[in-house]
Amino acid sequence: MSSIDRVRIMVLGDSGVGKTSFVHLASHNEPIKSPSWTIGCSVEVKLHEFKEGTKEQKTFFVEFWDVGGSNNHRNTRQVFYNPCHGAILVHDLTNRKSEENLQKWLTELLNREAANGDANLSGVSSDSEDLDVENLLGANSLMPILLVGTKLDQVDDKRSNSVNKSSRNRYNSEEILLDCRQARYLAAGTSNAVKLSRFYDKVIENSLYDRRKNDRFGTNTVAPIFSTKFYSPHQD
Ligand SMILES: Nc1nc2c(ncn2[C@@H]2O[C@H](COP(=O)(O)OP(=O)(O)OP(=O)(O)O)[C@@H](O)[C@H]2O)c(=O)[nH]1
Repeated sequence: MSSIDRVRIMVLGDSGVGKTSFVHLASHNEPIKSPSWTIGCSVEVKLHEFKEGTKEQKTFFVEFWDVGGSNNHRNTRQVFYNPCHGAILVHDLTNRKSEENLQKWLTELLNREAANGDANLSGVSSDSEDLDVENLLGANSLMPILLVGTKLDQVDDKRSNSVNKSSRNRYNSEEILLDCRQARYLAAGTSNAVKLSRFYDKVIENSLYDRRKNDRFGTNTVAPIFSTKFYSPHQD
């Protein structure tokens, strides 16, 4: 039996925005019953058909690396950021600050990539706090980003009209708005499910690009890890 390749997606956002709830729904097609507070990092895996329906169709494992959103884990979670083939940025639609903070999350991730010498991020200082994310993503980076807005059920009607209209955003990515406790938001055939599938395809393309680059330059790749949980030695 041939082995199945895998890709890693980092799932980032403030504590309590719904990262674990979203990942569970995306990987199991049903809502999580009682999400627990993520300490360190938790990994979920799902199978995805890359370029389904074409001659290039191939099965991949998609790994969701859900890192705890607490600031206390800032240093420990950096070890999980490499390799990274795509990122899901999660914010709570009822909490504007959580959306503003996504830039910080992406900066933390991209700084880590830069520190690891990713050619796409050349010129980025590894300790820079003020990374120009829009510029960087717009011109140079191939890393696919998906924006996820949770707790749509708690947004009042007036705001709901305006949030529903947003599709393109500053990260130039697609966006999914949902209630993570309702399976219908990611049900097969919905526009959200199509967006997710397209996003996984882009992530896989990015990993294939990485692999070709590594083969050419002989860079080491990190051993893959299966569905498991990692715990930080420091709890809050
Ligand atoms: N009403 C509503 N509640 C949600 C939604 N998504 C998540 N929640 C709730 O928000 C709380 C936090 O959700 P989690 O999925 O644990 O959030 P997290 O981002 O993983 O949090 P950390 O583990 O602290 O990083 C839980 O009580 C969830 O049930 C949603 O779309 N609607």
